[in-house]
Amino acid sequence: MNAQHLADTLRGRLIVSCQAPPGDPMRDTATLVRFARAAAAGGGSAIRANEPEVVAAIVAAVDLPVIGLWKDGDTGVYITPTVRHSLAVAEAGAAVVAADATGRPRPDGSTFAELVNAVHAAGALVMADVATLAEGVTAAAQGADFVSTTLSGYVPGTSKQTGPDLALVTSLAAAISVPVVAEGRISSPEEAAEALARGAHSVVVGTAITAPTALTSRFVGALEKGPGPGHPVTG
Ligand SMILES: CC(=O)N[C@H](C=O)[C@@H](O)[C@H](O)[C@H](O)COP(=O)(O)O
Repeated sequence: MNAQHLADTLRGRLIVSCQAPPGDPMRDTATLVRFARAAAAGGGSAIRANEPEVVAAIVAAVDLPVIGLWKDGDTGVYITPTVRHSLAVAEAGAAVVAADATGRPRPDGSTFAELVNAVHAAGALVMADVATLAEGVTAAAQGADFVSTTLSGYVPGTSKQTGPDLALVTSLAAAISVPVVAEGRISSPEEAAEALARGAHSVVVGTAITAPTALTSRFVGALEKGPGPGHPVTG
């Protein structure tokens, strides 16, 4: 699928990230395929998924484009860190390969521009996962087909807000002509709609849809804290 065709397919729509962290009971290929099938049944426009094996299984089972990545570790550049990782994700059938585009040194010494060229030569598109406006501008100039706010708040030196970085969505949308994807800590349908209103082309939601362990912890934490001052217990 070419970049314009895919952009048309994703415009104004939801992308569901179907991932589970290491050690999580949901980290199982068949389970993640079920999440992806549920996302398709609910009207999602695309799936974001981690690791070649999971990408291939979702591509085979679900009739939606897959944005694939391959996480390796959890520090430094860990989202599709090398050209080798990116080509394995493309080979697994991802329409788009998502990769870190923060400009930090990559473990194989490659540049983001080299990764873009390799993925394009393999017939897939590239989503640049960035943390700042400057990184998004550079990634677009280097040929990224989509720029996503994925890494805002997750790079040392940037502060993590509790909610999504809608200010970054707004500034990227004003600065670049490639589609901007709002991603990271979007926890309600209202926030997703607000991201579109701020100029996002599409919205990725993961945890709020496909992470029962994290969602359970959130409820448990709230119960342990007890009712806030705005919610008096009556009766
Ligand atoms: C920072 C990082 O590694 N983000 C990852 C990228 O693929 C995923 O762990 C997130 O779940 C995804 O970005 C969606 O975000 P949220 O789960 O907040 O809706």
